[in-house]
Amino acid sequence: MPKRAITDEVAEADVKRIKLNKKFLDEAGELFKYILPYKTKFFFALITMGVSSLLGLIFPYVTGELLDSALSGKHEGWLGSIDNLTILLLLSLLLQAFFSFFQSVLFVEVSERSLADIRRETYAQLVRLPMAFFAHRRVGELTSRISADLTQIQDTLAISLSQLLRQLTIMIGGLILIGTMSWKLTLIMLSVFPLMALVSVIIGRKIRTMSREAQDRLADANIVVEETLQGVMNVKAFANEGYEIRRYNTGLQKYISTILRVAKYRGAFISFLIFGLFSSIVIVLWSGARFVQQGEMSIGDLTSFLLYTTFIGAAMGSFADLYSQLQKAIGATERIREILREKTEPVSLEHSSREALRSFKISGAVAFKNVSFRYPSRNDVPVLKNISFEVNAGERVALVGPSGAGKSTLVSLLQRFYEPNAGEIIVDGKNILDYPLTALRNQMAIVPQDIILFGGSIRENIAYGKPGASDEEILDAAKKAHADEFISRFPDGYNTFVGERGVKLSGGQRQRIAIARAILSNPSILLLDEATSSLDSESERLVQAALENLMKGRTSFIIAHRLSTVRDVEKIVVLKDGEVHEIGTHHELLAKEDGLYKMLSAIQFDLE
Ligand SMILES: Nc1ncnc2c1ncn2[C@@H]1O[C@H](COP(=O)(O)OP(=O)(O)OP(=O)(O)O)[C@@H](O)[C@H]1O
Repeated sequence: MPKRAITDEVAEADVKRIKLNKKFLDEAGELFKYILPYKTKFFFALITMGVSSLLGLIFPYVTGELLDSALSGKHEGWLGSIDNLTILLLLSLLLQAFFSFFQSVLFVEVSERSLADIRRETYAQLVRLPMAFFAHRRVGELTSRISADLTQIQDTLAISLSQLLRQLTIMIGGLILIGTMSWKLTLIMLSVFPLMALVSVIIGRKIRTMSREAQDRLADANIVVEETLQGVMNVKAFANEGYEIRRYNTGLQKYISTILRVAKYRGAFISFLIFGLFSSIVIVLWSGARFVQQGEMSIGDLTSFLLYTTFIGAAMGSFADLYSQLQKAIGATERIREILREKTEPVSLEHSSREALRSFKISGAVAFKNVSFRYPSRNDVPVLKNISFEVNAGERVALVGPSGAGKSTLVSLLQRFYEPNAGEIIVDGKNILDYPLTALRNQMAIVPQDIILFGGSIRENIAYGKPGASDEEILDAAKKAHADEFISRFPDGYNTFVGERGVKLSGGQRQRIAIARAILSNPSILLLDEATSSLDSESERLVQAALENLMKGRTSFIIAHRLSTVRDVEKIVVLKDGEVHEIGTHHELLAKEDGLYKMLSAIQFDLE
């Protein structure tokens, strides 16, 4: 089974159902709220659907009349003529076609527009959620779940809902019509048909669950193939060919036994359809034929009756499926609403207020005061313990220490991705929690380790640091970042497309674009996460020169992995196990006998 199909199935299985209870109705009401803005169109969609469904009910009736008229040879009144009846039939089809057109267009418009609202709202919510929300969810899982949930809602709004209403109209309308034709035959029909429809739905559902189970077994078996072929060297090295063949065979056997069970159910289903369902039609036919014999019904009425019965039967049969679709859509709505209920960060979204915030400037003095922190997702592990140190405005501070010491966490706290559990972080003499969040983050820029460029032009990627920046500003930033050198050599210059489907840039080039972005945003506080992979010496020189330009006059926090790059900084904070182990300049720290920094740099110089 291809991988995609497996994920689709997972996503499909992921869409949960909700039982019919008060919660179901509440959630259905919530879903309906999204339709409200389009209520006029929705109302017309319902009307056109009702009319076209009712027009559909004319067909069996006129067919019966046509037969009666042909058989009795009577030509009484306008409706007695075969020609007129045929005209009526055609007319009803024409009208039905006319109304169906509007019904389908209107339903799609209403459902797609309301769904776009749900999508927009969900996305706007997601991007504003705090990092803590993302910390314990895998992004892939989140997006696939949301897309499965939204697709489910979309299918339901666009198709299932209108189908449900249509089938309901046909069933009720059909029952009323056959009731007036012959209530006796209607009662006979009702005593056998719903039961048959129920049994076939139950068997059908059983077959579907078992087929899915069989597909899972096959997928399990195929995983063996995939794994072993990917790691075929391992299989051979351990001489495990025989073992793997047996493992695959066991998987296949499980699949075969499940699929054979499915085959039995499927066979039973077909037999049931042939005998059960058709004999119930025979019962209705037999009773109807007797009524015709006794003169209680005409041949035409019986024909109409049987046609209506098939309509009603089909409607009844579709309810189970439609209901389960609705259940899933309600489940999906509930989960989307769970996300919508999460508390968002107080970021400001309006462009004008962002502009206003931009004119607000801080000098960039930072102090950590007894800061302790645990990640909300791992509350038992203290990551930062009682961290205190100060950085003057415009100073450079390097954060060094073994992997996992808490360097990145410290920077995350400064950006207010998380709140400290104890202590406070002071910027320009004020607790960072007292700043408007967007204003604070506007004063910071980060050059991360893994630079992700968005699908778009280089110009757009640089402008991300200051949306709406002029071409001159972008050019100036690129020059300071030593990025203009390579950008202007591309045939398309700043319009060169980068990102997943664009030009591939080297690590050093990407870093210089990120630096240009940071220069453009003109922050007071800079956060640099040094790339671990080393660049060639020319690239390294250019990136260093760009960084020098960037750091000029800004408070800079440098997460340093290579100690050689931080010799000249004003302050080095050495972290170990979430604590400040030592603080000082390069020379001060090297002078410390048994110092951690001294030891770390000795190891690194040995390696270099
Ligand atoms: N989102 C998270 N949720 C839970 N724990 C986390 C999270 N991020 C990091 N940690 C844990 O916090 C500790 C500190 O991690 P952090 O990334 O701050 O270290 P670091 O010093 O930057 O390491 P490195 O140099 O390897 O990047 C580690 O034990 C890590 O497992």
